[in-house]
Amino acid sequence: MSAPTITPPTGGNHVASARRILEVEDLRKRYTESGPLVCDGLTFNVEEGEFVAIIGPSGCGKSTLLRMMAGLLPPTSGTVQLNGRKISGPPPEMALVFQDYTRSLYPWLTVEKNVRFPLAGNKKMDKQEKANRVRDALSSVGLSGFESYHPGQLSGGMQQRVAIARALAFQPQILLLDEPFASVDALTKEGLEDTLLDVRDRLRESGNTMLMVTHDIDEAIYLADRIVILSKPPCLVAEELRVELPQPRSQVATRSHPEFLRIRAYIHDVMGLTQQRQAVPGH
Ligand SMILES: Nc1ncnc2c1ncn2[C@@H]1O[C@H](COP(=O)(O)OP(=O)(O)OP(=O)(O)O)[C@@H](O)[C@H]1O
Repeated sequence: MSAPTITPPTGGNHVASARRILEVEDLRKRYTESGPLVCDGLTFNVEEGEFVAIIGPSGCGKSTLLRMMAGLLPPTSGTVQLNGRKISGPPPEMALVFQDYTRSLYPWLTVEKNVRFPLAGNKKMDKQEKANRVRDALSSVGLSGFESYHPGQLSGGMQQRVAIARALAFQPQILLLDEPFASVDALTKEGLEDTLLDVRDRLRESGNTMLMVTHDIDEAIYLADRIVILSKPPCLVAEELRVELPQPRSQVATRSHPEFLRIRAYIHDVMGLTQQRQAVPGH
């Protein structure tokens, strides 16, 4: 990868915590013994309370990485540690939100029952606590009043809010999001991004950490405190950068902020997306 020609953004505004919650160390993945290398020695850390976005070209291995971090896919070599312990299966401190909400929600259950579902098996939690968590989670994604609806009676954006509420009711220490807004229209996506930022602001004090995989550069800059850029396959970490943009973020002001535009240009450069326009004769 050629060296970027734009100065990297500096500084950082993430929560002042140096505690590493997630450590990804020299992670490699081949799906089959003779198959191609998908991830080629990924190494990076996530600190408690951070919102980290992972971006990279299509097919570079983002979802593969996320599934390894969630303990759903064993790496060929290397380790993922959560709170200093090696992950070898889905850890109880983690919750996941996937792109395809139609497959992650149970269509025959009401919104309330979908959100309560992951808590059902928790025998240490009493009924009242479960009800409180469901109520708070639905309220935080703006779905109070929709408890008795079924997913099929809701719009796509609302269904993804239910999926986010379900993850929040679980009160995970770390929330992993795999292209969570890729299946909704542009306006709904903006609303969901702001919902996620609101939730994140409320949970920030309790050290809640968010890690999102996306192919959308603007979304990564808008949401994240830090961005990990993956190279083309087999992927490794091409660059890590902090996003220093004023809080609270706003869809109009943040996206037109000079620093936003500078970071975007820099990422395009790192990912080799910057096109050199040919000079048109006579212009
Ligand atoms: N179950 C699997 N078996 C074999 N190969 C797989 C499997 N899942 C993914 N791959 C391969 O791994 C590579 C990376 O796929 P992955 O879905 O992780 O990339 P991605 O960056 O998330 O892609 P996109 O941006 O298009 O969603 C691809 O070449 C894909 O074909």
